[in-house]
Amino acid sequence: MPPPTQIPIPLFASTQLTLLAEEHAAEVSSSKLASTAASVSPLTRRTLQATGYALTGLILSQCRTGLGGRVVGEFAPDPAVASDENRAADGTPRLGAHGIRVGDVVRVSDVAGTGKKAGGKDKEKEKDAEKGGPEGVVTRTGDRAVWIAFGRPGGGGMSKEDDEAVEELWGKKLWAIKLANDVTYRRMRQTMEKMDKMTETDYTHFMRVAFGHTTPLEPDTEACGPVEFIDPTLNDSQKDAIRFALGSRDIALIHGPPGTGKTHTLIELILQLVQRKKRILVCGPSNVSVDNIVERLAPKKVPVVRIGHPARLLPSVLEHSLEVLTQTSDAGAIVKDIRKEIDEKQASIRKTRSGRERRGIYDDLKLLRKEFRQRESKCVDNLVRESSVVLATLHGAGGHQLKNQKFDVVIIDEASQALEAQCWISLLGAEKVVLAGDHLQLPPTVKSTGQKSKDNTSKGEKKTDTNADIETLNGVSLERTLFDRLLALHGAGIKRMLTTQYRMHEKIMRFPSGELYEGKLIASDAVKARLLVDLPYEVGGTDDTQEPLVFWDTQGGDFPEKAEDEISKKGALLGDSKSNEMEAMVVARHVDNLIDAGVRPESIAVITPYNGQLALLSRMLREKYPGLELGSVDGFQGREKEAVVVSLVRSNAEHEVGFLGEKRRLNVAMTRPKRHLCICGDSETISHGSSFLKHWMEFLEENADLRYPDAGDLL
Ligand SMILES: Nc1ncnc2c1ncn2[C@@H]1O[C@H](COP(=O)(O)OP(=O)(O)OP(=O)(O)O)[C@@H](O)[C@H]1O
Repeated sequence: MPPPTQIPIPLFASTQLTLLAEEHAAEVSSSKLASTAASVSPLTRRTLQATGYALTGLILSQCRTGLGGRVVGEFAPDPAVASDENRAADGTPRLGAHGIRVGDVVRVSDVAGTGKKAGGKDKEKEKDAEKGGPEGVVTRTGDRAVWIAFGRPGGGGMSKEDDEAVEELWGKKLWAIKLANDVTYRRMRQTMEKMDKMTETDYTHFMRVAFGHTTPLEPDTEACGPVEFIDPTLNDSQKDAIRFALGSRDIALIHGPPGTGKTHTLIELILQLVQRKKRILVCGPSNVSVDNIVERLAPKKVPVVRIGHPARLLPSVLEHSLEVLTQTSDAGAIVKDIRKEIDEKQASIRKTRSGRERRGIYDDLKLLRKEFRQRESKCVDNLVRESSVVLATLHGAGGHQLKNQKFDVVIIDEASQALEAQCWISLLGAEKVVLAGDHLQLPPTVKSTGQKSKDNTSKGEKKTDTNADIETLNGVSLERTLFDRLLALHGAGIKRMLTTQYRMHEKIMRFPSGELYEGKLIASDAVKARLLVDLPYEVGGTDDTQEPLVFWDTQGGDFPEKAEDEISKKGALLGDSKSNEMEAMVVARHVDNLIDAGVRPESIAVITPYNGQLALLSRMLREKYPGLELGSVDGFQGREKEAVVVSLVRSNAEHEVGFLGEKRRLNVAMTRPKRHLCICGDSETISHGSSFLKHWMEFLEENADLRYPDAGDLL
């Protein structure tokens, strides 16, 4: 008899494929503008630029061969169309305001249309013409130019078609549009398709554990030998987690509540594994999560290789990037000559008038690139093979560079921020896996409505067919993370929790610890009594700066919420949001008081779960205090500030709390501050939302410095 929680792997994979397709469709429809971008009017182009999606009025001013043999184009403002306001005093044109950023994937097109018409026979060219221009990643932006490395991330560098398409851009009036980056989706789909086709004999032990076909093996603490910790500052829960992860034979979860040094612990774990001659693949859902580890690991003198498009990496980790190493390391010498040859050929195209000669050069370039790729791939293989630690994003782990690589351990940081399908890209061949995360903070954002968990929707929940399937799959959904699912499947025995936190004042920590972390969190001595008045710069002692926890309770009906149809500035309808103007005034008053006492705006964040309220607060505070950080709760996950003011918004006679009912969201909101947390909200409405909210309101009434704003006073 199989255990009751056993999940058939093909069923899991096919359900994920359906859910992923729905999610992709939802994403594509929200960036629809980009997909129809081939034939747009000048007005639409300008609107797209104003809303951060495009950059228009460009010409190609230079080309050179950059990292990985990619052509890097420099795009300057077209002097013929630059307006007066977009010119320097000496008349040189500048790029207007735009939202194109380093790391964005863009397509560069001729404003006059989609470029050449392709013959019906040539399917590839036809597709190219439909696409409307070559695609690449922005590597630099400046006042007078943007630089784009052609070849999509994950696309394996430049192709002959890319070469020709870039050449086509010379002398044309151009514009660049931001594209949805669908590499992650593609890789997840490929992985699920692979899983769907696997048979019993293909399954690794780890896969069988992950789907409940077997139970995890007992950790082997003896095999890893005595542990001599390298970092003397590690606390006991961190040491315990490291010992556990070293001894585990298939799965270890490191549960890191806010501020408990999850990454700190992973660094030591990696060093310990390296000492034991293990090869490790370290992944995270975002480039920043991976770079964060590279930055901390690099000073430890461990040979590391970071895989990923250089334009998307932090400058501080570039020297460890695979593409840079292929140029700078000894192994990279074999690709150097050929790069030079490609450059020379490329330059000769522009001097050639005859079409036949040009075609000849393109053919040569194609051969040279092929040779380049072969040599590069050999060099890449050597570099990766010689590195004990390889780091990549989860989707990056699905690239050709890691195709035949075996690792002893796969570590995923921020695992509770990654979709399960995304994790499997790095896990198909894994024998031993360490996941670090906190399933009690927010999971990754999911757009398609069929996927949302009940708590996360502001409206009533309708049961869809997908939900029904999910039930038969023991809670597998897109939003349910691998971390969470494994914990539910195998119980707390597979995890170790870090318990000392290095962020919050003890009073700020007390409620989340008691309600969500079994009362196990301990505030480290260095932080447990820190107040704003103790900041290392001059701050006056006031009721606010000497108090870690303030609650402005707006109960009584004078601070009602307002529903608004929110049209975002991007022109897409985001659904109804809520705002609360009177409450926003309380927030603004509190911020004024903190700043009057000497707290710097840069030390304060104002966060709210509702975009409607965020817009309102931005209008009230952004110009007045440019350094103040304003954001959504979801967007602030992973961040911290000395003082955080939270605007809860909901205040209505029906006691509806919408997505405040999601305790993981509130957990994120209340665990961001170090020294001061101020909550603004209506205890009457909120305490009716859930037992968690009721407990919270009771806690605040008993423990916070309780204040009742006077509506008349604010107006
Ligand atoms: N044992 C320790 N002794 C002293 N400080 C520590 C210790 N462990 C972690 N810290 C400090 O705690 C802070 C948080 O650590 P880290 O960035 O590793 O945490 P994290 O859990 O990954 O973060 P997050 O809460 O954002 O997920 C850092 O400033 C780190 O230096």
